Amino acid sequence: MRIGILTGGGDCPGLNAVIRAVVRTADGRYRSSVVGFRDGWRGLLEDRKVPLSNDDRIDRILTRGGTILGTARVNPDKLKAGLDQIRQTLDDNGIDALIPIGGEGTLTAAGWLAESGVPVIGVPKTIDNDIDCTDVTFGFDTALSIATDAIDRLHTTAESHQRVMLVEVMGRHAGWIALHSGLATGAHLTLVPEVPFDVAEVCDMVKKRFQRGDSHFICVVAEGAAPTPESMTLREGGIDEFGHKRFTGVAQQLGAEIERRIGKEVRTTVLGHVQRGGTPTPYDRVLATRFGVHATDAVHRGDFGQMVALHGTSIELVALTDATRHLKTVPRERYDEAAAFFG
Ligand SMILES: Nc1ncnc2c1ncn2[C@@H]1O[C@H](COP(=O)(O)OP(=O)(O)OP(=O)(O)O)[C@@H](O)[C@H]1O
Ligand SMILES: O=P(O)(O)OC[C@H]1O[C@](O)(CO)[C@@H](O)[C@@H]1O
Ligand SMILES: [Mg+2]
Repeated sequence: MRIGILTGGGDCPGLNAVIRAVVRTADGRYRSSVVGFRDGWRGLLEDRKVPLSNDDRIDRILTRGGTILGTARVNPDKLKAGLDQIRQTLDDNGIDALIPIGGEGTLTAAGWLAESGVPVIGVPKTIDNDIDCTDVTFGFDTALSIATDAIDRLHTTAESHQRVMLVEVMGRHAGWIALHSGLATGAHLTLVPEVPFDVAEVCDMVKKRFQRGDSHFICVVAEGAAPTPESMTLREGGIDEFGHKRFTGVAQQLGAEIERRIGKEVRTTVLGHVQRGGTPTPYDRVLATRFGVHATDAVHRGDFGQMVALHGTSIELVALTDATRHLKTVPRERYDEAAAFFG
């Protein structure tokens, strides 16, 4: 068998571990070969690929962040218009099955290829942890560790200066990184995209904390968090060429508003892409490796149109259509758990 593999959407620690696991399992268990398409769906549209051999080089990518295949975003309409080209590339390269590794966009495209008859098994990735039907995605644990370390450090400097510190973490539609890093570091407030915040309430919380004699205030803000429309207006950033909302820096704008309203000194840190770079944690290496092994097994069983997923401690398959119907956002009760520690 000849398997095609690609990585789509934002990169994520653990992508290389999946690629390695697919190559090793395909060769070692089934004597199958693997071809990597470069830069996500673009590689399939432009027939740019690289053969991946089960050798020492592939073995060493286990611990490396990023993706050796490169990744890219392609406007979904252009992708849809390129379906015939994608089929042609798969035919020209004798590809029997495709393993796309990506987030909700890549997996939606994978589901849509599967419906049109292309044999596909998806692998979910994202630091945001917002893919439904899997307990967790690899990349999340690494991003959470990086955010936790950064916020721990902000606590000590905030305390020394009696400051309000806002720290913006990634989380476009889902506040998992914010929720967990806030809980792990004992943040005094966490703002997530799922629950609009009221600026007056935030200011009140900050004021009360300092009135009580506490030394500092740490607030974790997901990049996709937004105020209630009546409490504050965020700058508009529009939509980029791939259909994604452009963020304008919610933490920085909230910080300015807190300073203006209550005169407290505020500092803002935006962690940005640091959260996505570098070596995956052991947890993410293991999960990514298991996903790669199970995706390769599924391909050889002919279980197509599905995605590997973690359920408890087992790796199982779920239909791509089910996994991409909704994003896995933070449920209100999970946010309320964290709220017990606010203020
Ligand atoms: N609704 C869709 N239908 C078909 N293809 C899509 C759709 N949404 C996204 N895609 C394709 O999948 C690619 C990757 O999607 P996207 O940029 O959202 O990254 P992702 O895989 O969701 O990862 P991330 O977590 O970084 O968002 C897009 O550039 C586009 O080519
Ligand atoms: O790398 P880019 O295109 O700036 O994408 C950033 C987005 O990708 C993610 O890291 C993963 O979806 C989001 O948290 C973030 O908004
Ligand atoms: Mg996406």
